[in-house]
Amino acid sequence: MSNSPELLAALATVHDPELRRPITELGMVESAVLSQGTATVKILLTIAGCPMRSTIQDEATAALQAVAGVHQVNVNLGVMDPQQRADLRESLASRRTPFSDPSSLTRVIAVASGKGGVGKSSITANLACQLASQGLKVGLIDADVHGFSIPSLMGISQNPTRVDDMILPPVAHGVKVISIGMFLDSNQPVIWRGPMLHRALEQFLSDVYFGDLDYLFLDLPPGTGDMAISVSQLLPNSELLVVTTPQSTATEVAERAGTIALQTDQKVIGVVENMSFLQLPDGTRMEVFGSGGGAKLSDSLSQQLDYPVQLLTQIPLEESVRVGSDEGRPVVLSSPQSPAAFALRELAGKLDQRPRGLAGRSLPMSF
Ligand SMILES: Nc1ncnc2c1ncn2[C@@H]1O[C@H](COP(=O)(O)OP(=O)(O)OP(=O)(O)O)[C@@H](O)[C@H]1O
Repeated sequence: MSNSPELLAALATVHDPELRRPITELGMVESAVLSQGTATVKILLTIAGCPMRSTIQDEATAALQAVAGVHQVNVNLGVMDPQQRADLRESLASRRTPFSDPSSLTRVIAVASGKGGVGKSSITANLACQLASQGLKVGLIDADVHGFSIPSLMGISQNPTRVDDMILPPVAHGVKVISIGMFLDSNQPVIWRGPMLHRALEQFLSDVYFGDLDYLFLDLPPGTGDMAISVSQLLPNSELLVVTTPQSTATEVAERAGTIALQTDQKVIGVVENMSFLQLPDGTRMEVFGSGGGAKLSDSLSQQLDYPVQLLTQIPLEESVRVGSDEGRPVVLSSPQSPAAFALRELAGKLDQRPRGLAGRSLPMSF
């Protein structure tokens, strides 16, 4: 019996949660037959232990039940054979985004800080979630090898799925996330040396299927270490966002993280001051970590880099930020009315003001 166009149209609305493309386009629908009101469908999963099998099955069942004339639905699951997987990989390979290519339309933003604990990972996770909630396609690489807190901030416990040599990143809150922590046994200490870091990042950029992205965020380790250099080499288009607290000690080290851009030829898009103040119930602001660090950093980076590096926002110290992090649901999603969420949305808006595309980019010329 031949496949039913009505059933195929319904299945085209079902997306593979990891590849985020219709299952019909991915060659996952082996058959879709309608006979006397019964829809019998066979869907091929990419791998046998696909963690998303029940999601795919449930969504396919729901889509088929909505087709006129369908009274009963049978969704059977199978697994792709090596040839089918190779075909899938090939069709996806043509869609892998070469982020380092000067013609890439993906904005790559590396979030840096001088010292740890200033909220760099929380800000990165919130920016990614906010832009994804606006319908943009967003990826996030946790390159903070010593901290890798992004999976828990994003509420991810699932490991990436491997389809042969391709790695499918877990998706959380609409963001495709990959972390070095996902490839290590928990609690096992790792001493990362420069070349290992470089290779790990290189592998993320080549083997992880991100698809087309509007934004790729990188959560850098604090300081001016090897990872920052690798990012600038492997992603020469990447821009830096520097996070500090108002405290002068944080600002001094953040300045070094920012001026690394002089050597790497990256653009610093701005400064974010986090934990700027605590709003007390009577409306007054308590400056727990002092004041002025963000403005001072913005001034000194502007001077040293010789272009304006603005203080883009000041984010208050707020319990909701910590609670959102602990619950794996960043504050822009878990407590969108809070002042911190407001400041983070404002920051995302400022970043997204700049047009994506080739305007202003230097393209390699050959004469
Ligand atoms: N504005 C804020 N208000 C309250 N808590 C915050 C705020 N920003 C961050 N935090 C909390 O501070 C802690 C450190 O934040 P985070 O892990 O984002 O810092 P980091 O700079 O990425 O640190 P590291 O580089 O060491 O991983 C977390 O518990 C986080 O929930």
